Amino acid sequence: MTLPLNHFKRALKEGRQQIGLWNTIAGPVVAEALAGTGFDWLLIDTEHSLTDVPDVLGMLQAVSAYPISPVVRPAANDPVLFKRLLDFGAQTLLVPYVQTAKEAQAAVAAMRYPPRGIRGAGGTIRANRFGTVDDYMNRAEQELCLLVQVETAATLDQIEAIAAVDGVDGLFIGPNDLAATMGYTGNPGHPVVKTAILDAIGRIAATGKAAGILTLDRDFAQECMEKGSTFTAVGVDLVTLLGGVRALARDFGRG
Ligand SMILES: O=C(O)C(=O)C[C@H](O)[C@@H](O)CO
Repeated sequence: MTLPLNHFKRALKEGRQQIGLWNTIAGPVVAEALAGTGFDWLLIDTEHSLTDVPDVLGMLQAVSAYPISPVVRPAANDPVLFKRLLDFGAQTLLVPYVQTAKEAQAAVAAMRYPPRGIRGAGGTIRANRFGTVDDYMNRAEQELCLLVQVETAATLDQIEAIAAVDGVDGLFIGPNDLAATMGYTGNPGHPVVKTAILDAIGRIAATGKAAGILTLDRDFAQECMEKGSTFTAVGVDLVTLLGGVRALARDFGRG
């Protein structure tokens, strides 16, 4: 079999806007249902959700028939988590809380097999279609994409250093954690935080690496895209679900 292409990675390299959705509801049913909604990418979140590593395999399989790019977020910058998710066939990882170039280099190493990295070598894995992708270990890296999260006030000073790390494909601004570490806990929409986010996106874009954000504010999403965000998440499944259900309850005098 041929090595599966990472269309998301190619889109970022070509500067083609990718509109995404956060998937926090575990399991293949919701993942597949969301995969058919027209978004470019789907963030399978194992950090802030009930989705755990074993769930991800079935979710990747469920979305594989749809024209959507799965992006998987491990709970930490942990090579053991990377190893399992990459073996499941994840080709793009969004890694939380990367604060320095050194931590970014560690994430890159975890994405790569020796001698360029430390990724553990499994033979019969979904990533190599159970041993049918020719020379997978020497070719895998070309179709893997590493996105790291800039999400503390201190990390804002490290953007250029992190972006300069070979193997980092994009930097994502985590608005809630950034707001909290800036002293605006629970208020990512504060003008001071928004200004910092827009400045960070512009700086990331200026490095040539891809810039990304998650915001439920449609006007701010537009501002972020105009500033240079090219992987722009605009919704969270559970937020949208509960918003619609609560509105329905109110329509019938409930809730
Ligand atoms: O800091 C953030 O905000 C993010 O990284 C995104 C959140 O973790 C996500 O769960 C949406 O709230």
